[in-house]
Amino acid sequence: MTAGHRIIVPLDVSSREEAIALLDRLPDVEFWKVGLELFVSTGPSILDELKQRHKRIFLDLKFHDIPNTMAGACRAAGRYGVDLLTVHGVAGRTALQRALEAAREGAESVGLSPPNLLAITLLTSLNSRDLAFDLKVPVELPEYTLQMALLAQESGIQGAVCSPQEATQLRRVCGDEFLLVCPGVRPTWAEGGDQRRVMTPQEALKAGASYLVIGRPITAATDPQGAWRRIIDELTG
Ligand SMILES: O=c1ccn([C@@H]2O[C@H](COP(=O)(O)O)[C@@H](O)[C@H]2O)c(=O)[nH]1
Repeated sequence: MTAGHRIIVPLDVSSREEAIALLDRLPDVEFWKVGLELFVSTGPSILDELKQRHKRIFLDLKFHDIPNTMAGACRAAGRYGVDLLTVHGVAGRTALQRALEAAREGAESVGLSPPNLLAITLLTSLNSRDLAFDLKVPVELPEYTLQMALLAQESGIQGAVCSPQEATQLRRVCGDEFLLVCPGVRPTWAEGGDQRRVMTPQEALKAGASYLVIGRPITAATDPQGAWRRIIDELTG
């Protein structure tokens, strides 16, 4: 897989027009992420637009609810024919198992391949201090994210969303087949923003990430195509 195929760019905008403008400005991006902002703003029609353009789709809706509700949402999302779909690991074992089963049923009901499910381990906007003092989780952050990834893996989930800072450990313990999708990726020349556990694209791939999610350094740049090219050049050069 080339470097470009391993970068997922989020369409974090609030209208179809803005999303289309980004798709037009970044013709080389082949894997796009649709998250809460765009999906809640425009609904699922944007997924059809991406499919018409033969793009791969990461539907990042981060479901977190009781098992019955998670299953219902994943069954519906399974019918969209997306490649990746997120749920929160903290929803627990039963909810993860039901989510997986339901996503498969949904996809099969319309003759499509099921999405690979990814469990969020701990949002990359949180650091050790947030985990200990605000969330009151009495476990060190690397141990917590590892346990979340293992819970997901034991439940049959195909991968995890984690910070690249945890990728080395998760790759070692969860093995080569387990997908590690890493937001919290920042080139040296980009601002961190609200991300707290970050690494550069080069470091993240070296640490074992399967895919990098890189948003604002590209999409908020004055020249998004130039920023994309710069990242690819830095990864390949
Ligand atoms: O832990 C997580 C889970 C998801 N995200 C999403 O990734 C992108 C990151 O965008 P940047 O502009 O590169 O910060 C965004 O859509 C988040 O919703 C995450 O950042 N961390």
